[in-house]
Parts: sequence; C-alpha cells; structure tokens
Amino acid sequence: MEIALSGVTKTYRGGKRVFDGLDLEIGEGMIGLLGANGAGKTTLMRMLTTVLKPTSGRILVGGHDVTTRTGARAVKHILGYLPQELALYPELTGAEFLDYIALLKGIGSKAERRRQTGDLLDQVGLAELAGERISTYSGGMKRRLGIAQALLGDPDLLIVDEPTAGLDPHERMRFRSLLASLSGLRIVLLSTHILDDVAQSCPDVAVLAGGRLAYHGSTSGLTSAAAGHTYHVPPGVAVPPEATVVNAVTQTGSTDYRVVSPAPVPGARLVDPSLEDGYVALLQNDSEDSAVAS
Ligand SMILES: Nc1ncnc2c1ncn2[C@@H]1O[C@H](COP(=O)(O)OP(=O)(O)OP(=O)(O)O)[C@@H](O)[C@H]1O
Repeated sequence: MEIALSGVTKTYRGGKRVFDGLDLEIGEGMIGLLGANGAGKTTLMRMLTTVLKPTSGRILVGGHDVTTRTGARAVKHILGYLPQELALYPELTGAEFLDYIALLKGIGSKAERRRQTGDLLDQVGLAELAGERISTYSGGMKRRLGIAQALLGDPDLLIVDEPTAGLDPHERMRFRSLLASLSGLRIVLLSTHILDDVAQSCPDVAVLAGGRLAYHGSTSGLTSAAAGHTYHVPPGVAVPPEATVVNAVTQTGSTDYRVVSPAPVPGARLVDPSLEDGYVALLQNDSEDSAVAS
C-alpha cells in the first residue's frame, strides 16, 4: 500500500491556491500530518478521499488514480475515513449504527456484517456497550465508535482528522494507542494540531506550509531540528527578538521561558528539544528561507 502525489496543484474556485506542485510519497505505517490553520491538511485529505479533485498533477492511492471514475471507485473500497465531525445517530445503539454503515458500504451479508461489527466493537473496547444508545456514550466512546465505522471492510488506508480534540488525557492516550495498533500493513494518516499525539504514536510526520511540503521524514528527525536551539531562559535574562517563546511559566512574580532561537541566547541554558520545539524551529527556518527567496 502506497500513496504517491506528484506535481499536485489545487486552486479553489475564487482563486485561492492551496498547493503549488506538491510531491509526497507515503508508505505503510502511521504518519502524522501537521500544518498551521489553513495550510491545506483538509484539502489534502479530501483529495485522497476522492471528494475533491486536484487542479493538476497526479494522485495514486494503492496504485489507483483518484481522478478517474474507476480509480475513485477502487479507492473508496480501500479507504476508511473518520472526519472531524462524524454524524452519529444518537437514537441507535453502537451495534445498530455500525450495521447501518456496513450496509451503506455494501456489505450485503447479514452474517458478515454481524461478524465485522462484533469484532470491531471488541477491538475498540465497546463490546459491552454495543446494545446501549449512542446518546449515552461519552466523547471518547463516540470517537472509538467513529474509528470502528472507518474500519469496516478492513481498509488499507485509514484517514483520521483531529480525532483527539476535546478528549480527556486518559481517553486521548487510549485512542492514540488504538490508532498505533491499527497501522501494521495499512497506512494510518493522522491529521492533528496536537503535537504530543504525533510524538507519542507516529514514527513519521509530514508538515505542510506555504502550499508545499516543509518536512517529511522521521518524527525524531523533526524533533532534532531544534537541537542546539532550545533554551530555558531564567528570570532576569532577556529573550532575544528572533526567538520564539514556546512556553512561559510565572511563579511568585518571575517568569521562566522556554524558547527556540536560531542564535545563541547568552545567560540561558540549552535543553533537550521536544517535537513542538522541532516544529517551531522548522517553521522559523522556513520563514527565513521564504524571506531570502522573496
Ligand atoms: N471550498 C473552499 N473554497 C475556497 N477556499 C477554500 C475552500 N476550502 C478551503 N479553502 C482555503 O484553502 C486553504 C486551506 O484550507 P484547509 O481547510 O485545507 O486547511 P487546514 O490545514 O485543514 O486548516 P485547519 O487546520 O484550520 O483545519 C485555506 O486558506 C482555506 O481558507
């Protein structure tokens, strides 16, 4: 299973150009998709799910060209999608909902639907609640039911859009472990603004910025972009203007800063970077490159 984009451009009606020659190859396993608001994550996911056509360029999902009618039909068969806002039917039970979605996905045999929904409810930890109405489920349970519906038909590509927003820490950990356990031979593409979810569950990451791919590689590689640039700045030491403040903690009237700085910060202490620091360093380099280019 592989996704391959080459020379993809996307311009919306009205003239908004989101991608200007995007090349990206994704292989099996779990990958995080990062980018600021408006960077194009949803646009990319909608093109992969065949909802939206690229303006030009080529997108192959599992060898199928998403822009042709036969290709799009084939992609729909190997695709599972959990959108940000999944419409659930609160009056149905979890089992009834999955059965209904399985029917919509064309699984005609009742026995096969029962087998798949039973296995999936078990896999996402909802077996005991299968007969309860969805209106009684917590946010985390609804999200897990959302993953179960995306997994009907055993898709080779699973796309999940910001699945952990609003979940408590325990549910978030449970959810991302579930996603990681699903990768194996399929591609799991996780789009999120929560860097910790990517740091904890994705070996690889792609970052969109300015209509192109700013980074694609190992998550640890992105983290190390901030090695030698991440500082703890104690109270009384000036934060230089070129530094980005990642966090600030004020206690008894004085403030400690964590900053990512392209230049050394006299009086501050270098610390080990996190993925968040690496992401900040990447965007700092990116904006410097664009400033040089313009
Ligand atoms: N239907 C549309 N028509 C015109 N412009 C659009 C349309 N959909 C998205 N855009 C624009 O395209 C750009 C990319 O949007 P997109 O939703 O793909 O970004 P995103 O990375 O998913 O953002 P977010 O993190 O906020 O969800 C934005 O500038 C957005 O305003």
